[in-house]
Amino acid sequence: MLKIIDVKYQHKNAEDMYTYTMVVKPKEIVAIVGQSGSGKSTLLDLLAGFLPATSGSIKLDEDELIDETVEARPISILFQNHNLFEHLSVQKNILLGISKTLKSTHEELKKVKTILKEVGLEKYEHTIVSSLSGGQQQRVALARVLLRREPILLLDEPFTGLDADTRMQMLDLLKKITVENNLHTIMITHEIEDSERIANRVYKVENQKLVEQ
Ligand SMILES: Nc1ncnc2c1ncn2[C@@H]1O[C@H](COP(=O)(O)OP(=O)(O)OP(=O)(O)O)[C@@H](O)[C@H]1O
Repeated sequence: MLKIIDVKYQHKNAEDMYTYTMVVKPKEIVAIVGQSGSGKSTLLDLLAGFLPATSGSIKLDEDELIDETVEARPISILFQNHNLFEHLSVQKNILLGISKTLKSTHEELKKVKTILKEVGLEKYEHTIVSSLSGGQQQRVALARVLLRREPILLLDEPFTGLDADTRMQMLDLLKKITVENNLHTIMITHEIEDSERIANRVYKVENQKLVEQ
């Protein structure tokens, strides 16, 4: 279980102090909603370790993460802008999630095949990313994130810009992956249908706090 308790942060030169408290169980998807500028990304940045919390606790089971470095936290992140290398193949993009040199072992190549199957891209292993559709590219980004099998998955408006059918497919895939891998998934979204479709709970950032909806 992921327990976020009284995690506090104040942006430099700003007056507001943000305080975040919530719990995410394994296999759960929690949606984060709220107006633009309300503090949704600040929450993900604190969880990932991009911003240093001034106090509070982020505990995954018995492990305290609040003082861990970005690299040491058991967290994967998927952004809307998925940072793929468009001129490289699907396989190479995914391998970059584990190795910077692209020299891969037989084991790693096998892992890539398994993950591509999981996200429904097994036929595209050697396809150049720029020739894939937006939805397929998001699947590649999801596969890369999944390669490390971190127990906490953070998504910042991951499927915005995809057509409605593709977005629904991606949401269902995210749900399946979260349940099958016992992930603790936190997703920022502007779309009420997204949270209604897959979220176990919805929190709104309001007055610098999380309010369960
Ligand atoms: N580096 C910073 N320095 C000062 N203030 C910041 C900084 N980053 C964010 N803020 C402020 O903190 C508040 C929360 O920002 P945050 O990015 O978390 O909002 P958000 O809910 O993710 O917004 P959006 O939906 O527009 O992405 C905003 O008022 C923003 O201006």
